Amino acid sequence: MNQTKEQRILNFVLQNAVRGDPCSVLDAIDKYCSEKEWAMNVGNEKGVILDKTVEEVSPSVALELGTYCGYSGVRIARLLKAGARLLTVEFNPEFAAIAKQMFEFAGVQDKVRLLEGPSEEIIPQLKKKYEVDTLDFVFLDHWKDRYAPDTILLQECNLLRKGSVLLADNVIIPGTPEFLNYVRNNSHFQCTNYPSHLEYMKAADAMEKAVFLG
Ligand SMILES: Cc1cc(C(=O)N2CCN(C)CC2)sc1-c1cc(O)c2nc[nH]c(=O)c2c1
Ligand SMILES: [Mg+2]
Repeated sequence: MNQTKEQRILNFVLQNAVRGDPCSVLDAIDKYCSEKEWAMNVGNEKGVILDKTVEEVSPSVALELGTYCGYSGVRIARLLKAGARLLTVEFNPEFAAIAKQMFEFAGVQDKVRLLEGPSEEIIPQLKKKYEVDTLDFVFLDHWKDRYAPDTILLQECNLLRKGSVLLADNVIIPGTPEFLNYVRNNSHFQCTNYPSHLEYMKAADAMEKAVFLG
């Protein structure tokens, strides 16, 4: 049976990275996706913006929407303090299976909980089923048309508290105009834009940070 691109990425990691070394996993994915096959990992340039935001927030409970192969999940989990955890949501079962193996190889599996299903179904379950009180950090990287409705849903489910930080990927490419309009014109959010580039490409992209003010 033909391999998928995501299986080829995982295999390259298993062959070229060091088990238990998250940075070697990130380097291997970036090497493969910049030299062999483009893939929608946040990448090393926008990844540094993600790193700095996670280090600033130092979250106890972080949520990622859009796991894909696990690149940003490894990136976030490697920075979490002892006892902190990352919940990551992926609706595509094939991607989830790849990410699960990626987390185990990187050695971050004890910090990460992979939740399979659509974000609009999982977000309302976070408090009761996954024992979340509020979220300190949310990385939005799933599907452009879900950024705004899921941001509204997070508020409706009382999952944000004063100071909760949202960081959104791809606000230029593929672009999330509805989300940008929503948070930038909402007095309950303080927004900052971080210009960058599309992963592994020269095209302009950006990340948007939106701090919930309560
Ligand atoms: C699938 C895709 C294609 C893009 C593009 O412009 N391309 C031109 C240049 N060629 C080479 C690559 C492809 S950008 C992009 C993309 C990028 C992300 O970071 C994403 N993150 C989360 N969820 C997404 O759906 C998501 C899509
Ligand atoms: Mg992205």
